[in-house]
Amino acid sequence: ACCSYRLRDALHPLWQSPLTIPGGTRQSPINIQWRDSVYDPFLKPLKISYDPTTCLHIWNNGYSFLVEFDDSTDRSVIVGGPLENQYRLKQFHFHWGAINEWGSEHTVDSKFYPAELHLVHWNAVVYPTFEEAVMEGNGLAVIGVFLKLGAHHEGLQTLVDALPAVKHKDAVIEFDVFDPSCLIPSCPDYWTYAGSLTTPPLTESVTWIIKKKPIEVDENQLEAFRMLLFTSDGEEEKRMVDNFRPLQPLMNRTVRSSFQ
Ligand SMILES: COc1ccc2c(ccc[n+]2C(=O)c2ccc(S(N)(=O)=O)cc2)c1
Ligand SMILES: [Zn+2]
Repeated sequence: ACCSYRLRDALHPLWQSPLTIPGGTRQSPINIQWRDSVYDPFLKPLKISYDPTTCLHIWNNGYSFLVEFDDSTDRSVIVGGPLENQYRLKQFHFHWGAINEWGSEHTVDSKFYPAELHLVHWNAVVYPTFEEAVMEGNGLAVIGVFLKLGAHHEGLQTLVDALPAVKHKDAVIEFDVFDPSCLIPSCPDYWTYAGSLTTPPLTESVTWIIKKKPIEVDENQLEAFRMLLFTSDGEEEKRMVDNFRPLQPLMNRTVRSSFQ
């Protein structure tokens, strides 16, 4: 049963598209080999300022669940770190596994976490729209935060409580006040490298900022992610699990660290 499960899973419609981008030289996710990362003393601290009232809604896009924000002004932005410009928050979402042994997209010294949070920002200083920024090398900045099994996470619970309402693909509910900074560890340490989106269109437009410290969530909270469905209401149910892309080759890239 297990192998057919994995086989069926491996043929999941999402990955029938080419797993690699022809000529891709900066694909994501990657394994972060701690000892190969290079401390860069010129990296600035990342400055995060989110306005919780810019939160709009939660929706199930058939791949993950996304919390989307009003990105028509500079009310929720990040600046500093490895970034040349200020980037606007557009959405955040997660990737997770069917079991706690895997689920994150990035790994650290080949270790998977059970889940990974992505906060997606775009360079509205240089590009007029998100869609254009998605196509440019310095268009996007994604903060990655690892989730590990541990204590109950108060801030995440408000999100978890809303998940049953977006169980099916294309379901959406209003979610009008949420401050995603409660999901970001206070420890300032991060790794950064030049990469790509990890789902189609897989464009090589992302400056990745991966927080060194994970946040802790409890088993019930991870299980709540796993009760979501890839499928629409009325279709044969497929649980939304293992929505992470396989690791990609590092090729000619260096991962920098903001810490020694
Ligand atoms: C131009 O057409 C697009 C553009 C972007 C699309 C997308 C479909 C899904 C996700 N996106 C995303 O924005 C997207 C995809 C992946 C990620 S990730 N997992 O953080 O790399 C973030 C954001 C289609
Ligand atoms: Zn993602």
